[in-house]
Amino acid sequence: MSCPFPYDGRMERRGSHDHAATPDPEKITTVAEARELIDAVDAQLAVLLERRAALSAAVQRLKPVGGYPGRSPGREREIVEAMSAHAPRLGPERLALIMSAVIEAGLDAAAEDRSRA
Ligand SMILES: C=C(O[C@@H]1C=C(C(=O)O)C=C[C@H]1O)C(=O)O
Repeated sequence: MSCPFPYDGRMERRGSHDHAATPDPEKITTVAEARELIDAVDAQLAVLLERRAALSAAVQRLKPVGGYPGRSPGREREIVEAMSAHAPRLGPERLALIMSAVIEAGLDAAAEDRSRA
């Protein structure tokens, strides 16, 4: 069974693969293998989404008009543009949809926090 992650010749250990890189989907041979790799990515995603929501809550607290009324389409476009360089398979339109949901969820969590305080 070959490793679906790219071989990185620059890595210290001989024969090591870069598991932080994007795997080649053609090299994944079973559903179980793909699901195991997806679960590992999702665990990382959850940590990153939680971290991002906390940072967005900080902006909501510091911004003169925070929360939903302070939503900034220009800033959101910049975020998507910067991210799309790292996500060519998804592309800017899909990323915009994803990030809109992520941002909305962060604003919602921040509003819930404030209403509890
Ligand atoms: C965090 C901000 O407020 C809102 C939330 C954003 C986010 O979660 O990244 C981005 C823009 C705004 O819609 C901000 O203005 O930077």
